[in-house]
Amino acid sequence: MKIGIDALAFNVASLHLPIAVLAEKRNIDPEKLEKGLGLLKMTFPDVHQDSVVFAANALTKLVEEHRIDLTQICRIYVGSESGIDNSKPIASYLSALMEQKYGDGLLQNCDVVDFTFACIGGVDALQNCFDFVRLNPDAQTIVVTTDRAKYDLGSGGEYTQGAGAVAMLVKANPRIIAFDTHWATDTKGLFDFFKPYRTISKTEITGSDQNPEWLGQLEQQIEIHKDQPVFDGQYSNQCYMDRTRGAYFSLKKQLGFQGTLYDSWENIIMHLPYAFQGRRMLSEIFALDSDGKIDTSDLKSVAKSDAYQKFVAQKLAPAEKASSLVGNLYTGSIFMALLSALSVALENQSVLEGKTFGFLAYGSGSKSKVFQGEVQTSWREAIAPVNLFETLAKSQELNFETYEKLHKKEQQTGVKNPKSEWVLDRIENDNPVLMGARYYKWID
Ligand SMILES: CC(=O)SCCNC(=O)CCNC(=O)[C@H](O)C(C)(C)COP(=O)(O)OP(=O)(O)OC[C@H]1O[C@@H](n2cnc3c(N)ncnc32)[C@H](O)[C@@H]1OP(=O)(O)O
Repeated sequence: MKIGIDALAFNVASLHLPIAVLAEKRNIDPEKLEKGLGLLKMTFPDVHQDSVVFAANALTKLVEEHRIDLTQICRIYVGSESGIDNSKPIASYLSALMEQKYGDGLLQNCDVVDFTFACIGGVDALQNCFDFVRLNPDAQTIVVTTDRAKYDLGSGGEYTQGAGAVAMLVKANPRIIAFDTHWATDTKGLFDFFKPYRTISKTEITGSDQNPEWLGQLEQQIEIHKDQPVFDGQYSNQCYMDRTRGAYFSLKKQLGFQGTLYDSWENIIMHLPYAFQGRRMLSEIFALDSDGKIDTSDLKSVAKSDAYQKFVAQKLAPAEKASSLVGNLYTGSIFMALLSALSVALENQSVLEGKTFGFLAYGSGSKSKVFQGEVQTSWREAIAPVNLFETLAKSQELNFETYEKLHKKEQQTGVKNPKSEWVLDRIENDNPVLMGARYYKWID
């Protein structure tokens, strides 16, 4: 039985800052960001957008574009590291919003839950739904990834920000891609990137955490959970390489594959926290799995070689195109990379039917999963409604001053008027038994 992704939809933050503007303001060589890391634009949320809004918008698009009957959906599983509540999952908000729009009780028998493991939570949710459909071949399930990658102003992560969601229908006999049953995992509990609760004094609260609405009411010592992570960028790169290498060779062993595994992959779909992460991290696997044809002792030379550049252009570049225009979507990045590769192939009228894609997922903390899937015959018609690059081209450009105000939560009114989308309406601040509850509404 073939099981995999039947349909895809996405929603990213409606605003963006050109990377060249950020580079100029931060005194960084724009060529480093554009040609070194592959960054062109960084999406940024408006005042009424959060991880629930992106997820609900992507899910609504999926439902409408593919005329999904919600009563037939057994599961809505969410991957996210941008939860807005320690108890109530984003999936619970989503079921309420879908019933608000399409009818009360429609999802009464649907299982909903969130998965959190940094950027790999969406892949965990996908694997879980994949296994569920194997046991229940008639079941239809939905996976939604949603995140906001936010870093401190002026930090080394600032230029890798982004925000948005990808939703996908996972079922038997999928139109887009069917996954192999072999999934390899490599795990090690590390601190390369995390978002801990921290006890800090009131005077330590600076910059974007100075939200005037709640700061005045605080005790001297408080425990806060910042959106921005604690991270060591170069160490996280090393962890990324170590885990993906481990999972890649574990998959090769599981498959009993003779020869060079990546040669059998038409495209390689990786977790892309920024567009060129994959090409910067993969040279080691490229050399190690080349049957001794490539010298592994000098990876810088491998990365610069003609053979590697050709490999990147053929197998990685199509998946990078959207990332350059969007930025980091954390859990959604690997699925945006898939959408990008498929959309580029659609534009180029490439033949993908029957071709294998390799997937290298990574989540800090740290875990990698490597797996593969075969593109199905109806991928074109299933992907056509997405209009990925046309939609991204409509993003509204921010000026630098407004970007900083949004980042510091000083912007009170929305920058762009919402249309045909979900928005955060209000957060309860009076009623003690509903304190902090978030309310969303659909704007026609
Ligand atoms: C969250 C996760 O998924 S974990 C994995 C990634 N980690 C993150 O995303 C955490 C947040 N981000 C960060 O920490 C940082 O932004 C990082 C790690 C992504 C990048 O770190 P930086 O120190 O800014 O950049 P770094 O020095 O690593 O790389 C710059 C690249 O640009 C290249 N470069 C520099 N100047 C130029 C130029 N003028 N023209 C062309 N290329 C240039 C460099 O050679 C280098 O590429 P190479 O190593 O492939 O040769």
